[in-house]
Amino acid sequence: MKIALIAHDKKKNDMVQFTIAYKHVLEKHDLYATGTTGLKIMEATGLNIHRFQSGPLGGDQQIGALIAQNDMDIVLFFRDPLTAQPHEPDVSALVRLCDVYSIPLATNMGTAEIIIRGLERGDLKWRDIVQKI
Ligand SMILES: O=C(CO)COP(=O)(O)O
Repeated sequence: MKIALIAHDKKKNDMVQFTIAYKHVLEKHDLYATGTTGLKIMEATGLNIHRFQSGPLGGDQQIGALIAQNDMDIVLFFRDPLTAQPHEPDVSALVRLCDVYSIPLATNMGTAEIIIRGLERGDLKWRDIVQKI
């Protein structure tokens, strides 16, 4: 499965802690991230991650492009709801595309945990079928 990992600045620590806790699951999949989030995760966990541009510089849009091509299976996007983002339209567009293509999306750690545990026990196998269509 292809998993995108994204976190706004005030949520990056949550994302790092999350990826440390679930490294044993994440390491079995293809990981993608926006620039700074990916760097922090790689430094903390040693996980191999394909990094795109930083979010404000187009990283959210690059991940959105993969979703539009049916080339992303899960998005874990820890958003900061209390800070205005200069690239808010990109953030909204990414969330919207997840809904357009029914891509499992977590916008906080609580939901991410449910998705990753579901992934671990095979709940997301339907993505394999959708990928072939
Ligand atoms: O801004 C982001 C998502 O909208 C995240 O980008 P960075 O991982 O580069 O900080």
